[in-house]
Amino acid sequence: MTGEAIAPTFIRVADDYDVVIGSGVLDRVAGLLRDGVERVLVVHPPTLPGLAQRVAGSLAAEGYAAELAEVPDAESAKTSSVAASIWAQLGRAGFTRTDAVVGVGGGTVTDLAGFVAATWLRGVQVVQVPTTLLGMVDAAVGGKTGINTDEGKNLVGAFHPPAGVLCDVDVLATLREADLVGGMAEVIKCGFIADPVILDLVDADPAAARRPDNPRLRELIERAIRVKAEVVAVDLKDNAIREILNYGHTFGHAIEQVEGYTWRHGEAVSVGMVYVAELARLAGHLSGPEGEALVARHRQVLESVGLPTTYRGDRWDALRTAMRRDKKSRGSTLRFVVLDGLAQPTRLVGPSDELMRSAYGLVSRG
Ligand SMILES: NC(=O)c1ccc[n+]([C@@H]2O[C@H](COP(=O)([O-])OP(=O)(O)OC[C@H]3O[C@@H](n4cnc5c(N)ncnc54)[C@H](O)[C@@H]3O)[C@@H](O)[C@H]2O)c1
Ligand SMILES: O=C(O)C(=O)C[C@@H](O)[C@H](O)[C@H](O)COP(=O)(O)O
Ligand SMILES: [Zn+2]
Repeated sequence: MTGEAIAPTFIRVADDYDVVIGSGVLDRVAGLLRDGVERVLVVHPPTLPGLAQRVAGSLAAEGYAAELAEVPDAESAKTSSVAASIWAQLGRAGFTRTDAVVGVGGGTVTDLAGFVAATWLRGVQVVQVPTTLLGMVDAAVGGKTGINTDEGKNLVGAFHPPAGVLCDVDVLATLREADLVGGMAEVIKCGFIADPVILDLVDADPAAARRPDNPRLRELIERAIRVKAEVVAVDLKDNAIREILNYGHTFGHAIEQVEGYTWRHGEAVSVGMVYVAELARLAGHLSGPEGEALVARHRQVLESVGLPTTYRGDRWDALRTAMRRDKKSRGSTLRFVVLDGLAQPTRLVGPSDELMRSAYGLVSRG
């Protein structure tokens, strides 16, 4: 997917900011900053010092005072102590309300950078430069930011839309295959909840979905971003339709927490989507041969790209406790995003423990 001379695509979100998708566009970050910025903090993981330097260099060339903040890798970045270390850096460097944060990295970095920007001086602008597939199609778009606590995933955060999002698909060339595949889970999620063409594109060449040179990758990225953009434009604060983007996440986030964040987010969401498809079938939302076929399609498409669809069978109590902290819960009532059919999301409110446990049995192995 590198070296293409295809013009960048601009996807406008909520009539407010652009997601720019292209090849060779990494140096355009300055163009996404709004007026008045003097200082920029570029937050990045330890795996990407070169990319972060390049972004900072492009900003310096445009006259900004850019400095770097390296944070721990992956989920270890999403902690209150890491956020506090960045607040300290911003304070020492004298960042004002008109200055900016840039997140260069995967979804963990864009979640953290967005949260720091949302909270510093009660809100400064953030430009997101996602460098993983998952970051491009999901985490960097839509303004959901956050960090974890010991009690669970993303329990502290804020809604803080970015000033812009820059997706340079060339950077995906260095991504580990497992991380590309993890991102494919969120792409496939968009297929099940809203855009079935995504599922057809994956089905057409599942092996290619594991490679950054997949000729269909750009279309998959753009389709998934359009799904997300349309949803967040009408429900930024997750009060209604935005919940559909949480398909598979109630069980998925529980796996992540129970496994101490040793599972990739996308892998956990993959199992979570099969879990919730089975739950929907047991609850009568997916019924008859068509319902059975849709549940089977979850396993088929996810497994075809190498995503997991089962989880160990001896963790029910811990999973149930973790699921209760899901943000879709209301009081003691658990709520799940389920499908009534392909691209027909709805909610399942307060399923019995027996039903939830039965669905667990259907995704358990060993
Ligand atoms: N805010 C949202 O709406 C939203 C949506 C989806 C997911 N998320 C969050 O995103 C996180 C997962 O993001 P992720 O899957 O990108 O994981 P990640 O940020 O941990 O990145 C995965 C790995 O890839 C490395 N990496 C990143 N870019 C690279 C590149 N170009 N080349 C080589 N290596 C690279 C990282 O250093 C890391 O080791 C989770 O915390 C999840 O909760 C948030
Ligand atoms: O943007 C959203 O809304 C989503 O739910 C997208 C999810 O893929 C993402 O993992 C999100 O961070 C989960 O949010 P949470 O509210 O369940 O923490
Ligand atoms: Zn997710």
